Amino acid sequence: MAKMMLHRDVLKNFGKLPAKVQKKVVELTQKFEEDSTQASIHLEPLNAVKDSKVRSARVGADYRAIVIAPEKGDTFLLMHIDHHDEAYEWCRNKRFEAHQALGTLQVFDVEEAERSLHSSELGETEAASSEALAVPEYALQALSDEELFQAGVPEALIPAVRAVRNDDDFERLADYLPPEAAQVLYGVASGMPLDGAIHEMLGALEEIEKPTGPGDFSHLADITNMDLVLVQGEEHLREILSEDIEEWRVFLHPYQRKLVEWHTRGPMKIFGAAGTGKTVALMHRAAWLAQSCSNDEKVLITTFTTNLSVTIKGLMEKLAPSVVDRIEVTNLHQLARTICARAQWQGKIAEREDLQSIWRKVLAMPVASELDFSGDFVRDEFEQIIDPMGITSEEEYLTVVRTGRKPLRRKQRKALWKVFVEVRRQLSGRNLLTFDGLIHQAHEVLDRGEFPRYRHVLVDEIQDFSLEALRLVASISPIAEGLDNPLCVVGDGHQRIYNPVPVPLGRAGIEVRGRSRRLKINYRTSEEIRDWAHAALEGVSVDDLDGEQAMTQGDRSIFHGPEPQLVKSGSDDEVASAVVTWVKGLTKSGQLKTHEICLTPANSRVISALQSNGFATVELKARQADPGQEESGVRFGSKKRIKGLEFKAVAILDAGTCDSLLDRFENYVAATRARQQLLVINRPCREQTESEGDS
Ligand SMILES: Nc1ncnc2c1ncn2[C@@H]1O[C@H](COP(=O)(O)OP(=O)(O)OP(=O)(O)O)[C@@H](O)[C@H]1O
Repeated sequence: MAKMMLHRDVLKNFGKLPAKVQKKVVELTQKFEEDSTQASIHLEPLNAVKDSKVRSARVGADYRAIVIAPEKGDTFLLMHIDHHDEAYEWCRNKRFEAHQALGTLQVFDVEEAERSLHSSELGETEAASSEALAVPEYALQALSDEELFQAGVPEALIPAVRAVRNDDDFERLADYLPPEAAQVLYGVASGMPLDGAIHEMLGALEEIEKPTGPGDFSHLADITNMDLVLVQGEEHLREILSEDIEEWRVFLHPYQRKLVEWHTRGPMKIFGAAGTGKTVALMHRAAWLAQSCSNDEKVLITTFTTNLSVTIKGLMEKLAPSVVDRIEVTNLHQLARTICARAQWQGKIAEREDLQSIWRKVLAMPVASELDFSGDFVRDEFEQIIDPMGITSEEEYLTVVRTGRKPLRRKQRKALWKVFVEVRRQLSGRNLLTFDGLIHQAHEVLDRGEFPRYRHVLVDEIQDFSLEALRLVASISPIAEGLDNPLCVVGDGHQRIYNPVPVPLGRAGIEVRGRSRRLKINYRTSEEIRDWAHAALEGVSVDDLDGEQAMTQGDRSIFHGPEPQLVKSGSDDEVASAVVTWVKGLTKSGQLKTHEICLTPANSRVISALQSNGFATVELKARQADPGQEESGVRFGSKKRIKGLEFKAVAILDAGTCDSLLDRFENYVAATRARQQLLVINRPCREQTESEGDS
């Protein structure tokens, strides 16, 4: 029986077609399921096209669907729908080929690709200077034709890649190469060996059934294609064509798919810079694992921030409605509360005021006041070392590794320990726990076997988990029982904004060696914004969550956009006026809706300026998902609050040259929430401290 696969662009543009045409497209697709011979009869071959496999089908008086018929196999591909003339123009010079090394379908236009290298923008003078700049041994030139083919370059495009002499040439050509070939070549151009680049960018290809020729589509449906989805019945067709389907639910990159269905004997780690599809991979993996759970087994997804857990919960209901009752989604602190409540804990979490009063009291006691340390140092020592590491005895404190803190002698640690004992005594006297104390207590409950383990645990934002929190997620997963796929941790060291001290996973007994993979393709952010965010952390050593340095080699965004706008501004009034002008520009003639724009951090002067210019504003609240298009208005919130969200445009209102390390990490997070437009307002240090803080 014939099959029909739909291209990503057909899905993306389906909602814009007239209803009559939509109906015809659905009928056409259904015909393939019901009676393929009949259906293929109605496909007309086209003259004057480069690829003889191209067919057209009538889907309304003036609309045509472009379908590619296989030379071998029975999989037809619905690639494009448009007005008659535009549809024919779209396919005239394109080729549609199954790549014999990768197995994936590739769409390309040889002439267009070759033209990109001789683009008119490159005048004679520039051409001459580019000649002069040509790197003598440019990495791609070292590859043979066969190697280029193995990298995923279609045979017809090998001469174009051969002509690439430097990074600029490659940048121009890359947009015209099939995306998987471009990704592998980016890897090679950034210094990876070819095998490594194929493996790193696409995953292992050994299991793939290779096509016998470019027209052999018999295995396309078995391979994860980046841009094709197989229609599986009427209900599936209706679902994928529905308006609110997000691309990530249908199309996984082959490398993401590999991670989703990776069968592991121990914990695994997925890491990668912002926007590389880590959360998407985690959600698909949770659905995949839940499918094989029995009725009494549960999957746990947990995150550091509440907002992300709320967002994931909503998305899981859409992604995996049939198994969602086997998946629990909660944030770390709620998880710890639930565990402690099960063990009859009836205390309270200490509020900021409680902690202030306790510290004031303890620091005034001789045990602290006679020490040669500032109050801030003592409190930081407690909050960054003692509490998050779950240290409960003097002995432990005397031997603990205190990364990033001023060295202390044994005698000093002994004296400080007495202060920490007093702080804990004060807390328990008031029946209070700190958040880290709560996590420690939950960990103890688990160790005593008073709370059941989950069958599979998946954790997002792992970079912000303290040592004790890592131990908690390790204990609540079935690592100790030796069950398969016990724990999947996901995170990014560039986004560590809560827990300043990196804790290698291994310290909490989470051994991921050999089960750790990095995602590199950025789906969210334009290359220009990705570059700016990356530069914001230049010179900062970022870890890979397990004690090694994180690499960003081979990282790329899948699309380009405008350069970030950088503005220097002195006063709050200047900032307000710059933001109002920017928002006006973005929303002019409906280009962007106000809910697609976010400002961070909140700044009351800016908010009232927007309001007095007729723009509604919406504060992003804790524990609530962004209402999206249901509520119009420019969003605002702290950089911490917008973590895990995304917008078409983001303005950072308080960047500066004297930013602390934490500020720089926060700016990275804020900038990478933007898909297309980024405004960065640089302010002198003094102004920043004077301006209003976050809400
Ligand atoms: N396979 C895919 N196809 C299309 N879009 C994708 C795909 N994977 C991810 N995306 C999109 O890319 C964006 C970023 O994805 P995701 O949130 O999973 O990245 P992340 O690595 O977790 O980001 P961050 O660390 O910044 O939170 C989202 O808009 C998501 O829908």
